[in-house]
Amino acid sequence: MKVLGLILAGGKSDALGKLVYKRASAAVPVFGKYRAIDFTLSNMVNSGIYKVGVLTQYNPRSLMDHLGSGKEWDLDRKHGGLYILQPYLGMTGEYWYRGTADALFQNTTMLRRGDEDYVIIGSGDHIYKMLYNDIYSYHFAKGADVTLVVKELDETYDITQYGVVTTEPDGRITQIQEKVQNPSTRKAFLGIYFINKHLLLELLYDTVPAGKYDLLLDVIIPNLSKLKVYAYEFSGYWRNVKKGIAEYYKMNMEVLNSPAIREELFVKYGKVYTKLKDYPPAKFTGTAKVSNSIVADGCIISGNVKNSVLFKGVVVRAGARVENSIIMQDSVIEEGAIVRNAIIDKNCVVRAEQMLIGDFEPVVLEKWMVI
Ligand SMILES: Nc1ncnc2c1ncn2[C@@H]1O[C@H](COP(=O)(O)OP(=O)(O)O[C@H]2O[C@H](CO)[C@@H](O)[C@H](O)[C@H]2O)[C@@H](O)[C@H]1O
Repeated sequence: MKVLGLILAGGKSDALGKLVYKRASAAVPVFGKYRAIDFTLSNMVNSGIYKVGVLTQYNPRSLMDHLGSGKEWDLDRKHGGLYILQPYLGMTGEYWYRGTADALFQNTTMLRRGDEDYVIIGSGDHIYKMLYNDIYSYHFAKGADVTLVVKELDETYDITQYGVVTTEPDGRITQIQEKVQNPSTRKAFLGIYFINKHLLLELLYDTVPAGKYDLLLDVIIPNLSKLKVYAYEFSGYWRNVKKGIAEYYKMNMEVLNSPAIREELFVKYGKVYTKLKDYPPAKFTGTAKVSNSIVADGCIISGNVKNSVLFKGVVVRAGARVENSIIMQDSVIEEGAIVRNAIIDKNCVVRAEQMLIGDFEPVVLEKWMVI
């Protein structure tokens, strides 16, 4: 069976504020060396899917730069490989993608031309590790038309931000409540669809030309009684970068503090591939004091660093203190500065003796800022 991978990576996320002024949410840097999309992309190739389309739209530059030819994921191939599917204007009828179903509809040529029978659709801004093969077995065992991946979300998630499903005992979905205030369950849809390609094409042709553009709201939900839509339950770690600064901060701290989550994300279900940069190894000078932190290549640490995630090339000078913070690539914390509960984007400078301290939510310093 051949499966085509499609990654939705074009949405805008107001909740991420300054972190997405100049990048797509799928390109947001995470855990010291990755971009969010590395996880879904790695899941695809680790599951044996070597033809992957990435549907980009909003702020695509850094995302495209990161993806390049796809070679880091072994997707620079003559047959299959990586396809960047950016919206474009043509002679007639092309638009900016008006929603997730429209994004797929505008790429039906790719869907029609390929020799794959099935499509797995994921999102570029989700952090999880999964081998998709188990979904296929479940799908065929149930005789499903569509399989949606779901997970029981605990109280650390704002459930009103997600679609939740009601199922029959055998897993068939009878109702989906999309982002409601008091949902009747906490079994959330994780944005992963598995569907026969020809059925998907049929559904898209029935829906998008009629002016309906969302894959879940306009394609799946109205067809719940007609189609056999089943819920495949995932119990592993899953977070969505797009849900905001607090969520982004939380997931970085969870990876920092939980050996079990690190084992699950980076070891148990295959590697996470990413674009490599040739920085020299990290260096800790004689005055450095570092505890419980991720420190990437190229960092030079002379100050105090505690409970923090430092991306490549970060410099922390003598006497500076960095605590409970995320500092992105090539930023510099000068002598005696204090950074606490903060997210500092790339190429920023916190000048000597300055303070940057977050309160209830981490304070965010946008790219190229000097304070
Ligand atoms: N025009 C466009 N072109 C290309 N890509 C686009 C796009 N618009 C959005 N995307 C991308 O598609 C994915 C899904 O976007 P949505 O806006 O539908 O997500 P949301 O998280 O709000 O809800 C959905 O995902 C959550 C899980 O995160 C479910 O719980 C919920 O039911 C479901 O609606 C994201 O990765 C986004 O970047």
